[in-house]
Amino acid sequence: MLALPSRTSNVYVRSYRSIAGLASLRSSSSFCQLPRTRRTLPTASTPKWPLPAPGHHITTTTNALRNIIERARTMSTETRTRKNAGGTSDSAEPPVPPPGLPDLPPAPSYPCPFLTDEEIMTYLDPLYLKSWTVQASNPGQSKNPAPELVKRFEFSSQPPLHLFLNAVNEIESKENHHCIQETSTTAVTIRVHTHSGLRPASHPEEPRKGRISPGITLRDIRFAYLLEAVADGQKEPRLDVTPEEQPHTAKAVEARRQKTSQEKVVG
Ligand SMILES: C[C@H](O)[C@H](O)[C@H]1CNC2=NC(N)=NC(=O)C2=N1
Repeated sequence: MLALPSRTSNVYVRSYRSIAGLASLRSSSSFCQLPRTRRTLPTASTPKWPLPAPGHHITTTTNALRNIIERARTMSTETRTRKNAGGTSDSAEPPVPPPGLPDLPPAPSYPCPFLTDEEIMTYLDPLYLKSWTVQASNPGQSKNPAPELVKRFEFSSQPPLHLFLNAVNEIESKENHHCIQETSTTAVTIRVHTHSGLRPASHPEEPRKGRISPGITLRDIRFAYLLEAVADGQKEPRLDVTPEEQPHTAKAVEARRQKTSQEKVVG
C-alpha cells in the first residue's frame, strides 16, 4: 500500500465532479437508469450529465484521495466463505457507479455465460461512452484469445495512479475476478475478460463442459463499473475509435476474438 505523503499534496484533475463528491452519489437521485429499450446509442458528444465549464479544474486533497482507498477497502471487507465458491463476497452496499451507468449487475458464478444481445445493449453500450473498447486479448494472456474490455486510465501524476492501482487490487480481491494491468508513468491500461466463460450452446443437448471458453460476461461489466466508480472524475483518454464503431451484438463481440491485422489497437 502506497504511503500517502504527510503533507496535503494537491492533485489537480479535470473532473466531472470532485472525487470527494463521490460520497454524495449515494444520495443523488439524478443517477441514471438507462432505458432497456434503447435502440440508438447517443454519440460521444451528447453525454447525459452536465459537463464542467471548459478549463474547470478542482483541487483534490490527499484526504479526498484517502476517501478513494477507504471506499475501495470497504468494498473489499468481505466474508471469505462465498469467495471460495467462486462468488463475490457479501458487502453491505455495492458502490454507486458514476452517472451514465446503470446499477451494478449481479455477479454470475463461474463458469459465466457470455453477454447476451440484451445485456450488451443495457450494460456494455454505456461503457463505450466511458472510453472502454472491445479488443482481442493477447494470446499470451490465456490459452486462447478472447474478446476483452480495455480502457486506458490516465492520471495527472503518480500518487493518484498508485492509489487507483491499490483500489484495482482491492476490487480484484473482493470480486474474485482478475484483470491485466499495463502501467506506464501516469497511466494504466486495464484489460479484463472472463477465463471461465460459457459460450452459448450450439444445440440444446450440448453439455456445459464443452462450452467453457474465455469471453466477456457480466463479471467483466461489474469489474469495469467498479473501476469507473473509483476513477470517476478522472479525465477521459482521447480515443480514435467512436462508440458507434464498437460491437453492439453478441455476434459482433465474438468477431473480436481474433486479433485482425487492420484492428485499431487502442489502449
Ligand atoms: C477459482 C476462481 O474462483 C476462478 O479461477 C476465478 C478467479 N478469477 C478470475 N478472473 C477472471 N478474469 N476470470 C475468471 O474466470 C476467474 N476465475
